[in-house]
Amino acid sequence: MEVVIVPDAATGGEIVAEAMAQLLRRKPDALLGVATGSTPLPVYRALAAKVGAGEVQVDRARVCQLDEYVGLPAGHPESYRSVLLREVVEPLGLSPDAFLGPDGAAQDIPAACQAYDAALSAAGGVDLQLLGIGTDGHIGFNEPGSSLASRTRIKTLTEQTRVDNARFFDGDIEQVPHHVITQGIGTILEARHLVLLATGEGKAEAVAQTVEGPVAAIVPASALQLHPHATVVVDEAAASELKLAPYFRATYAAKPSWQGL
Ligand SMILES: N[C@@H]1[C@@H](O)[C@H](O)[C@@H](COP(=O)(O)O)O[C@@H]1O
Repeated sequence: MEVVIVPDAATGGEIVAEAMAQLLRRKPDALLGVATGSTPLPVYRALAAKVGAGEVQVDRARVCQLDEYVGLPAGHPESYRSVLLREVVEPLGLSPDAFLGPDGAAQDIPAACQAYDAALSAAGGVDLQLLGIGTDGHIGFNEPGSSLASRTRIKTLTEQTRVDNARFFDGDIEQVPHHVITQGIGTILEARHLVLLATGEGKAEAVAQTVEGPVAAIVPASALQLHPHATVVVDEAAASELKLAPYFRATYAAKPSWQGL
């Protein structure tokens, strides 16, 4: 696992967007796994700027969803599909056909989950999966206690996650669905490169447990320790509880210039 400590969220966004751009220059039809929440927004802005400046082409790029609320009507502005169409697909000028996601409004949710795992495999697998992290250490919507071998499935949100996400629903927790579909931790670990981005002091404890704690279902993001190519990009505030921070800084400062993330 590589830990990159950056001065601020904008720098983190730039570094991750550049990693995506490098991937797309090498593999123009790469499948990018994108995440929701506030943290990844600087990445999407930086990538759109690179596209606008002609630094990378995305006409063959494909994007896929990490998780989705269950039960929101199709087209609800806070469904993750709507959010990602608005924040990623449209700004990059991609066709909605280049976008893969699970159907959170399906009648048969287990079938929709299975179909999504099958669609990801049929698409050749995820090349780079961007992840945020919940304050309780969740990735996607894999709440604490999730099996580290889990596949895409329905989960029930914790009260804390519903409180955290109420800001997207007029601050009203009653509007936040209880159920979600999320790529399982086993599904996420199949992506070729995992990039977890965390900013702000509120994520410091979860980041420390992810990077320096034991691999345990109680901290779902700690499963990244099992992945051969996982990168954790954190700002100073999110890095503030890392004991190995001096080592991570020295390692990144000495990184050969030819080596991307
Ligand atoms: N399902 C999403 C996660 O994928 C995201 O990482 C988390 C953190 O969001 P934020 O980046 O806004 O803190 O929010 C939600 O729970």
